[in-house]
Amino acid sequence: MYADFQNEIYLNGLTDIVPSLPTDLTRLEPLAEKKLSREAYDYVAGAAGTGDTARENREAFRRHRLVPRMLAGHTTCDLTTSVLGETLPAPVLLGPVGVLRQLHPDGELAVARAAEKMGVTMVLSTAASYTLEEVAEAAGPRWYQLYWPNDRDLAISFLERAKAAGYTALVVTLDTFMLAWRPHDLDNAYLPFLRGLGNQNYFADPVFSAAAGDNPILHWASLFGNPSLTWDDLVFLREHWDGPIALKGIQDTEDARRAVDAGMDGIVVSNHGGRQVDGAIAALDALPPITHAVGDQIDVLFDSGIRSGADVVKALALGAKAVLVARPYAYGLALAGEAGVRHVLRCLLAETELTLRLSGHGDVTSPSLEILQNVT
Ligand SMILES: Cc1cc2nc3c(=O)[nH]c(=O)nc-3n(C[C@H](O)[C@H](O)[C@H](O)COP(=O)(O)O)c2cc1C
Ligand SMILES: O=C(O)C(=O)c1ccccc1
Repeated sequence: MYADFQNEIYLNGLTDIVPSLPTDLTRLEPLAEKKLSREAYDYVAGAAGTGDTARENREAFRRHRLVPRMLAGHTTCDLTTSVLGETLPAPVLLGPVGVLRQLHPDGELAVARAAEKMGVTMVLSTAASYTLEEVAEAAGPRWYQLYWPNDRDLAISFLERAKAAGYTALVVTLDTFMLAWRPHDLDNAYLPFLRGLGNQNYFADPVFSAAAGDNPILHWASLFGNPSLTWDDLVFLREHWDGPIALKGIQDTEDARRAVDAGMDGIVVSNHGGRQVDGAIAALDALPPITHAVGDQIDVLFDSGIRSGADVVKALALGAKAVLVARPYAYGLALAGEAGVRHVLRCLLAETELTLRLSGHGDVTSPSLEILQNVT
């Protein structure tokens, strides 16, 4: 899927790179800030509380250092990996981000088209601003992220629709059964959430519509979260979803063990990009003890703070099988639509490959990839 990076750059030019966009992905955010409305920008860039955990997510990447190895003799680098029973061409996925139509009129459709062209899996949010059926028409590889509503029939309907539309795996987000204290959104009166754009999958649902009455947004707000859920409820998901299931938002080793005991196929070690519990542990710091405890029993994925190929390699070195990226591609979408999302993926994948090769690795599972220093 990905031409070897050197061939790509010398023989073809670097395809998918948008010349007007920076190739250092941390520089997308200030550009997006200039382009987007205040509330749309704040919605994406914002975090819970004082932003302490969001900052700490990035600091943790600075503390962990790669130790490059020399004379390893690899002439190629194989990025292929296997996650939740699927072969992925590279250990990177597009993580779930709700309400993308706030950032670009094509929203999730543009992301799905970029995913299809790059062969990268998109994880579609329950809070998407296009329906899951519309997004499926772009025909890219796709998983479905579930915000588990507090209505069983609606949950079943979501799962059946996702299955019918070709979503192959389920990512169940556990850390957002209500929205945290988010000063950015509070100060903007929650406009991004209240415009109804993130409710398309609810509005399009026959179970939802039958009960919505004349204030569907209020009905949505009453159904969105499900704070009463416990580990025992995972049986329900197994009954209604026959594909692989990953739990997103795991930060504790004991919770990771419970996911294994519950027969889950994967977990996503994540603190939701610092958007939920301000003061929570940096996601990268949560990763090593979890992969140590359960990495051989369940697929461990990671997100929260990935901004470069070097970050991808660090997460892999700490035991993740693949990573999800969120804000960088949201900014790429805001700045250049589908082409902006492809740009972000190309930068991430090319730098991941270069970092691996220059560190002496020929593939993503090489044992020496574990060499890493924690600088405190
Ligand atoms: C604007 C925005 C919307 C998000 N919406 C969702 C969502 O609908 N479902 C979900 O599981 N996670 C959602 N997330 C969390 C991301 O999937 C991811 O866990 C988080 O942003 C960390 O990755 P990052 O540091 O690459 O942004 C959202 C994140 C952002 C920034
Ligand atoms: O903003 C978020 O982090 C998020 O997960 C979400 C939840 C509901 C609707 C849109 C986004």
